Order: sequence, then structure tokens, then C-alpha cells
Amino acid sequence: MKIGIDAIAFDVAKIHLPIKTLALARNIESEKLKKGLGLIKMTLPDIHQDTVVFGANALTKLILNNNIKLDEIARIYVGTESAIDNSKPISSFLITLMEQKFGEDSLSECDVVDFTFACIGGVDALQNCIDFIQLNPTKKAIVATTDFAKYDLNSTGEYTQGAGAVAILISANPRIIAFENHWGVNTKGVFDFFKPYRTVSKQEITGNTNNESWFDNLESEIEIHKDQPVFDGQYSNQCYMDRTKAAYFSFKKLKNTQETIYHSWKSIVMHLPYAFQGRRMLSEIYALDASSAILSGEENPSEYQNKLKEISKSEEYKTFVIEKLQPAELASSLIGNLYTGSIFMGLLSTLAHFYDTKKEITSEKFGFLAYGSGSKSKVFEGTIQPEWKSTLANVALFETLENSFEIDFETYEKLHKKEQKQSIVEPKNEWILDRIEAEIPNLIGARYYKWID
Ligand SMILES: CC(C)(COP(=O)([O-])OP(=O)([O-])OC[C@H]1O[C@@H](n2cnc3c(N)ncnc32)[C@H](O)[C@@H]1OP(=O)([O-])[O-])[C@@H](O)C(=O)NCCC(=O)NCCSC(=O)C[C@@](C)(O)CC(=O)[O-]
Repeated sequence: MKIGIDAIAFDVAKIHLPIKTLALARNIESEKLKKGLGLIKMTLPDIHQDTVVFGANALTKLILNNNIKLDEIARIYVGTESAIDNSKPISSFLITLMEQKFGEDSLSECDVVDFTFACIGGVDALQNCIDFIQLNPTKKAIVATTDFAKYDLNSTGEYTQGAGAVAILISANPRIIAFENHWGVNTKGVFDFFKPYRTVSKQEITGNTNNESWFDNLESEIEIHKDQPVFDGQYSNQCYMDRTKAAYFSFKKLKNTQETIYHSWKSIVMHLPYAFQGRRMLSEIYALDASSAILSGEENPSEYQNKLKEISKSEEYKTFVIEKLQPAELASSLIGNLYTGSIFMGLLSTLAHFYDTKKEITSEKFGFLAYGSGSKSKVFEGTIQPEWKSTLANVALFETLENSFEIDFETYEKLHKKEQKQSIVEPKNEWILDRIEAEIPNLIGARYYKWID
């Protein structure tokens, strides 16, 4: 039985800062960001948006565009690393909003939960839902990934920010792609990128040594939540490379083949924290799995690095990149990092590219290399199904991204620092965060959303 993705929908933040504007303001060579990392725009949430809003918008589009009956949906599993509550999952908010729009109790028998493992939580949810459909082929599941990749001002992550959600419908006999049941996995606990609980001593805030109550906080340390991660960019690249390489060769072992795996893949879809991450990281796998060895394994570390640089600059590798990786990069250049959604946006970008350029890809194999900091990689593959084109007709990925609203640097900084209080773009036909409860003691912090026609 074939199992995979039957439909796909997305919602990306509607405002963006051109990378050129950021480069100018931060005195960074704009060519480095464009030609070195592949960046053109970074998308940012408006003040009425958060990760529930993005997830709910993507889910609503998935349901409406594909006439999905809610009682067919057995699960909605969310991949996210941008939770808005430490106990209540985003998926429970999504249930409330879908029932608000499509009818009370319409999802009361649906199982929901959030998966968190940095950027790979969405792939974990996908694998889990595939297993579920294998056991329950008449049922359907939805994976919704939703995130806001926010980094500190002036950090090396600043130019890789992005925000939005991707929702996919998982079923038997899917219209888009059917996955094979081989999952190469590699895991290692590291601190390359993480979002720890942070504390500030109350004394530093109040200047008093007597631990007197401060806004009802009796503890002498005040816990602080930040969306921005603690990270080491170059080390995170190394972890990405090590994990994906090991997962790729585990996958090859599972396939029990001596053939070059990537030759069988028409397209390669990788986790893209920025557009050119895949092409920068894949040269080692490209060399190690080549049919005639490009790396001998005898090189000392600096020779090895020099050879890798040479390979990545070679004409053969450039052709390989354009053919197999570039279609997935197109949307990433215009969006930025979507964390859990990046790999699924890479798939959508590839499909939309082939759809727009009228290329037939039925029966072609796609390879997937997922990564999540902390760290884990999964490598898997799937085959494009005959009806893939019919599902793309009303997705309009590149047209939507084209219509994104440009903001200036001053507005960007105000949004980042939460000084902007008015919406930049008036919401229409979408969910918004309406208010956060501040008065009723039993509901302090409860977030309420509404649909705007
Ligand atoms: C990604 C980094 C580390 C990049 O770090 P960086 O310091 O901005 O860039 P770089 O020094 O590594 O150089 C970029 C490239 O630009 C080139 N360059 C230089 N000048 C020019 C020029 N004039 N014209 C053309 N090219 C130029 C330069 O040569 C180089 O290309 P290379 O040849 O090495 O491939 C940084 O942006 C960062 O810290 N980002 C945040 C963390 C991150 O994204 N890490 C990626 C791996 S971890 C991951 O993917 C997981 C994540 C982050 O999504 C989180 C999760 O799992 O939840």
C-alpha cells in the first residue's frame, strides 16, 4: 500500500525586509548574503500574528482547497519549536479555531499533539502519521508545521529569520508523493542551537536585596522567555553536516545497495535554514558516495577541507546543484528559515517550480535530508504520484510570495523589539490573535483568536 502526502497548503508571513536593506544597515557585504547564502528577503510576523495564526491559516487553506471532511481526520500532529505555552500545545489551539470555523465538536474525536525537536519535529510527526496510516489505511492525518525563526539583532542568525506554516494531508493512495519505508537516522546530543530557560536575579532588576515580591514573583530569580536561540553558527553547520552524512549512509545501508543513492533522486529536498545551506553542506556526501571515489579517506584534515572546497567549486557539482537542489531553494530565498516547515516548503517550492515550468515528474524519486539542531537527521525518499499536478492548481506559491509587503529598516527594528503596536498590513480572510487575557485571574495569559473575513 502506498502512503504519503495527498495535499499541501502554506501560510507565510506577509511582510518582509529585503536582505539588501539589512546588509546596508548592518554594514555587511550584500553579495555575501545573496551569492554566499542565497538570501533575497526575510519574512516577519505582523503584530496580529503568532505561530497559532500561521498554523490555523495553513490548516484552513488545506481543508477548504481540498474539500476535506473534518470527521475523516483522525489526527492533527504539529511540528514546532515556537510553542506559545509550556503546557497547552499549539494543536489544541488549532482544534478550537477549526471548530470555530467549521462547526462545534467537528474535531472532538481527533487526536492532537505537538512534536518538538528543533527543525526536525515536523518530520518526526510525518513519520509517526505514516506509521498510523499503515495500520489504519482508511483514516487520514494532518501534519502542520508552524514556526517563527527569530534571532537577536546584530547576530549572525539575523539574516536567516523567517515565519510561517506548512500543512500536509497524509493518506493511503496519496496524490502527491508516496514514501518508501526506509528511514536513515542519526542522533547526537549537542548544544549547537537551543532555547534555554534563562534567569535574571531579582536584585539586579529592583536594586533591593530583600527579595520583596515583584509583580507577584516571590522567587529571587526571574525566569525569562526568549524566542531567540542561543547558538554557534559554524558549529551548527558542522553538526548539520555530520548528522546528515551519517543518516545518509545509514539510509544506504538500509537500502542494501552499492549504487550512488543520489543518482536515483530527481530532486533533493533538505532542511534549509537559509537557501544555500543544502548546496554548501552536500558536497561531502556528493564526494563520498560518488561512483568513482573523489575523496580517498587518506587525506589529512586540511587536505580534506581543501578538496571539499575544490569539489564545491567544480562545474560538475554546480550542474548537480542546479539540477537537483535549486528548485527547493527558490522559496527559501524569498522567505527565510521556517524551522520545522523548511523541508516541506522545499518540497512545495520544487513541485511549484516543476508545475510552473510545465515539467512532468510523475514516477520520479525525491530524496529528503532533514536536520534538527540538538541534534538529529533523518534521510528518506518518496516517489511522485500521477495526480501531483492536480493538487498544485490552487496553491499559488510564487505568486503569493511575489505579493509580500516590503517594510523599511526602522519598522523592522520596531517589530523585532515589539515597539510596533499597529498592524502593518490589514488582515483579510485569515486568522488573527485577537487578545491575551490580562484581568481574570484563572485565565491570565489565555490567548484568543478570531477569523477576519
Ligand atoms: C549559517 C551561518 C553560520 C552562516 O555564517 P556566516 O558567518 O554569515 O557566513 P560564512 O562565513 O559561513 O560564509 C557564507 C558564504 O558566503 C561566501 N561569501 C563571503 N563573501 C562573499 C561575497 N562577497 N560574494 C560571494 N560569496 C561570499 C563565503 O565564501 C561562504 O561561502 P562558502 O564558500 O564557504 O560556501 C549564520 O548565518 C548563522 O549563524 N545562522 C544561524 C544558525 C544556522 O542557520 N545554522 C545552520 C545549521 S543548523 C540548522 O540548520 C538548524 C536550525 C538553525 O534551522 C535550527 C533548528 O534545527 O531548529
